[in-house]
Amino acid sequence: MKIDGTPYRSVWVDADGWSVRILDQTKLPWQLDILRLVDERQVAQAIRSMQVRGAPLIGAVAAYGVALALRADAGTDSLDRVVTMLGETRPTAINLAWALDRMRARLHNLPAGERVAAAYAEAQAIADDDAETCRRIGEHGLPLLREIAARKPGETVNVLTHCNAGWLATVDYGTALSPIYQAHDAGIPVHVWVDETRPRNQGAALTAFELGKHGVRHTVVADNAGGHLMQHGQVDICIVGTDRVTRRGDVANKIGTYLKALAARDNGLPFWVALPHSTIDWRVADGVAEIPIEERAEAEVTDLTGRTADGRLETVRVAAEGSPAANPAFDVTPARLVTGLITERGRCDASEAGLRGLYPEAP
Ligand SMILES: CSC[C@@H](O)[C@@H](O)C(=O)COP(=O)(O)O
Repeated sequence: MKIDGTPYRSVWVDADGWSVRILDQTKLPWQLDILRLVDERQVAQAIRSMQVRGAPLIGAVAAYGVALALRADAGTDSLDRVVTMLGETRPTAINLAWALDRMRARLHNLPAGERVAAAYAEAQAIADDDAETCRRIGEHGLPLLREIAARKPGETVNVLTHCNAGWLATVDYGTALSPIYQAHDAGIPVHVWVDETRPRNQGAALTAFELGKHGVRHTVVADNAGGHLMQHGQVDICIVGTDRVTRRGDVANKIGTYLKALAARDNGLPFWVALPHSTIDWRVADGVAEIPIEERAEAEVTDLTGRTADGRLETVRVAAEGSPAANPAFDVTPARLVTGLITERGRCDASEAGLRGLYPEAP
């Protein structure tokens, strides 16, 4: 996707042929800082601090982290160590474990001398696969927006989304935002209600930034506004991304997603979830009981970071001094509240039968 006319992916290999470049998402939308990662420790830190975030993207960046580690030591112990270390950086998004498992499977039986080149090739394949997968998710989600547009000719199609499931959360195009970009490009009048997504504001900072750069009409709303907008006919459809989908179709996504699904159900509105194959965890059935939910620092809740009038980034405390805070970063929306899943292979019910219909080769 483009920023001011320049095409970007959210991760790429530098012109030096080995170091890894990312956009520092903790600085967006205020600054476009491109970081250079040179070893696996920097990759782990970038994932933990959320300089890179979003389920598919952390998988792709971790894959490059394996390649960086093998440059220093291509032995089997080193491979096992880096896979374990990077796998512990964030617990909820299954794409991280998926990408690391794929790297280990590809590299384990190779002679050490062949591992570095093979690791870069596999990481590149993961990144390219994610970009193409997300483009196809857009193709399969587009008809949903077309159908709404056809029902109300000349009127705007209003989509509500939560967090950031755009190109910044993937390698390119995004998941939930991919159909929206395709609809916009096809001339469908689309407008997006962007949940600010406290505590880290991925909606206000990242989704709004992306949509704005692509020229998609959007409005940032407080997280609590969605139910009201739905009650007053101002939302046609909700589309969100996900960090892990169980084989029964339960969906883990950014904290607050579950409440939007409840509000959508109460208002008879469709609630769709967009995902790549790498987000399905076939080993897990019950999302509420089995998906580990990341607990992050209290300061993300008690403090806010923004830009001052004179252009400085500043963090201020918004919670009462001394009050403790809890910060569960994700929640699980049960499959019964999900209208359907949008994947690179098509759309399906949020159910085991639905998913297996699209992925018959699954374990
Ligand atoms: C296409 S990304 C889908 C999800 O990863 C996204 O909605 C999300 O919850 C991201 O959480 P984050 O904590 O910002 O990594």
